[in-house]
Amino acid sequence: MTTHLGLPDGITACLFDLDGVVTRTAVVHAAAWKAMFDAFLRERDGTDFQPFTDSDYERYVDGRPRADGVRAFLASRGIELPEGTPDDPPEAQTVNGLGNRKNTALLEKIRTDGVEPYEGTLRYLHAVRAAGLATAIVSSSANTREVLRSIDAERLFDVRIDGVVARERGLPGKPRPDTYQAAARDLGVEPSRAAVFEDALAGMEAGRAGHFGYVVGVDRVGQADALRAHGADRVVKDLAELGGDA
Ligand SMILES: O=P(O)(O)OC[C@H]1O[C@@H](O)[C@H](O)[C@@H](O)[C@@H]1O
Repeated sequence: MTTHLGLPDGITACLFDLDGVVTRTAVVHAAAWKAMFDAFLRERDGTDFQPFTDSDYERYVDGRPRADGVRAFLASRGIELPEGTPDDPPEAQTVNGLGNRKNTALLEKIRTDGVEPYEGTLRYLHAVRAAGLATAIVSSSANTREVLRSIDAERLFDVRIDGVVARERGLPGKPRPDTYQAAARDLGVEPSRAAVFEDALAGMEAGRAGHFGYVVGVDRVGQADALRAHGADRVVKDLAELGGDA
């Protein structure tokens, strides 16, 4: 039943990451993080500061909950800041303040420029649902609902586990598998019968750690080898490659 979707037999649910898999928002997040961290580092270290790189984004920030990303990157540079609280204002020199500073810039960009979906993913989602498989969106982003609503795609997912739900339920974020496991549980399927679709290395690790039936790495930025090394069973550039056009 699922071979025309490029999935092994026995898969009954598909769990999709959002940014970079469903929508072209991974680049918007990456740019907002870079602008925020570069301004922070310049102010701290002067004009010969060491900028935030693509590799910093992939290793420390991509796919992780907002504050985890701030913490991991600062630790990589040996910088310690007080934690603060999630409602810290964007000016606060705290982990949460820096995260909220980046979020203000991100939302401004999203509201001005809008959000673009990946058409290949939308077609694939429709095919998956037509084949009777269950679907979930599993994102670290607390902006998931707003992003999905802006492309009218909320209804394509039976279950949503995002940054807001994870916080409410006290679930640790990717690379830990808990958010994906919660989505499978809510859908009533064993992880071995669920496929994970992810573009971030942290998400690959979550898929591997959760023993999911199939892990698809979506390579939007030329990191196919790294996706494989972090747990992808198959790497595609776009979900259209998996089929589902029937
Ligand atoms: O800050 P938000 O919208 O809650 O998102 C948290 C993280 O969500 C992930 O989906 C993105 O890959 C990260 O870049 C982002 O930092």
